[in-house]
Amino acid sequence: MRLAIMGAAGRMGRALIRTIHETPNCDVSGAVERAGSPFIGKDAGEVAGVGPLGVAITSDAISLFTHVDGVLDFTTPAASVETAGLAAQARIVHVIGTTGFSPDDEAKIEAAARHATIIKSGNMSLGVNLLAALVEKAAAALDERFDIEIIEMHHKHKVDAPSGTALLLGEAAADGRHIQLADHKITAREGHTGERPLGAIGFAALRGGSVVGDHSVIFAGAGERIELSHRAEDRQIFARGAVAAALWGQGKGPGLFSMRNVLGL
Ligand SMILES: NC(=O)C1=CN([C@@H]2O[C@H](COP(=O)(O)OP(=O)(O)OC[C@H]3O[C@@H](n4cnc5c(N)ncnc54)[C@H](OP(=O)(O)O)[C@@H]3O)[C@@H](O)[C@H]2O)C=CC1
Ligand SMILES: O=C(O)C1=N[C@H](C(=O)O)C[C@H](O)C1
Repeated sequence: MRLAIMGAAGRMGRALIRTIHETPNCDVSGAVERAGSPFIGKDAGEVAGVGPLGVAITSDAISLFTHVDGVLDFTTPAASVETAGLAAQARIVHVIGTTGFSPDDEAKIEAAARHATIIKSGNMSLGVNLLAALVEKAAAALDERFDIEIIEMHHKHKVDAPSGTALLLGEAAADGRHIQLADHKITAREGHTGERPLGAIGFAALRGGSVVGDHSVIFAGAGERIELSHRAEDRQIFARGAVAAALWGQGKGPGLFSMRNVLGL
């Protein structure tokens, strides 16, 4: 499968190039950075530390998409929304790992998925998607006397909060309880907050150092507490999931899919 990488010089872009380089039947066939980036013209393999691949980083995604089968995209919400439109025109698989979308962005991606195969997830790892399935089960088994709180910690460069993973886990908990996350989520507490509302799903975000991604979902009842956690130690877990998603999406036809679809969870 011929794959292009958006944001090729970013933390995830470099991890993706390394993973594709090691994956049979997959090629790094294009690499994109924004216009004006100091990485334009540099060899994508050299930037990722795997040696020269003969693929120069470009800002011309439109021309590139006529020559690839799929694009892996871990960039910014604005870049991913634009890429979804271009991937839909080119009828290629679009794997979106970017987080921090607004409801308006989400609507644009859903519109693009009428023409493109889009696989989108706030977390591409097997472990987190299994955790989401477990959280859904736990939330279904424990009634709202068990307060749900989601804690995440990431490296100091992360720009969005709560993390896409925390929101994904919140959605899983809400699904388990047959409620809408938007009606029950609390993302900030300060000052005289009053008592915790029954049935709320709370979020807390920590930022610091080089943490790849830690998530815990706490079910706090009277006299007992259940905690389900995942610790990411290496970005390659996300990259491996993204490549598996692209391969799964080949020949699927248009639609918006998640990693739980890919993994059958
Ligand atoms: N779903 C998952 O499993 C995971 C999701 N993520 C998410 O992926 C995203 C990226 O994370 P990370 O790699 O750490 O971030 P980085 O900032 O390291 O990388 C993003 C890259 O995208 C580039 N970029 C920005 N705009 C464009 C554009 N218009 N066209 C092409 N490239 C562009 C940036 O360039 P420049 O710096 O010049 O702006 C940068 O090189 C985040 O939203 C993060 O939350 C991260 C890990 C796992
Ligand atoms: O920005 C990151 O680094 C990560 N982002 C994703 C998120 O927002 O959950 C996934 C992972 O936790 C790393």
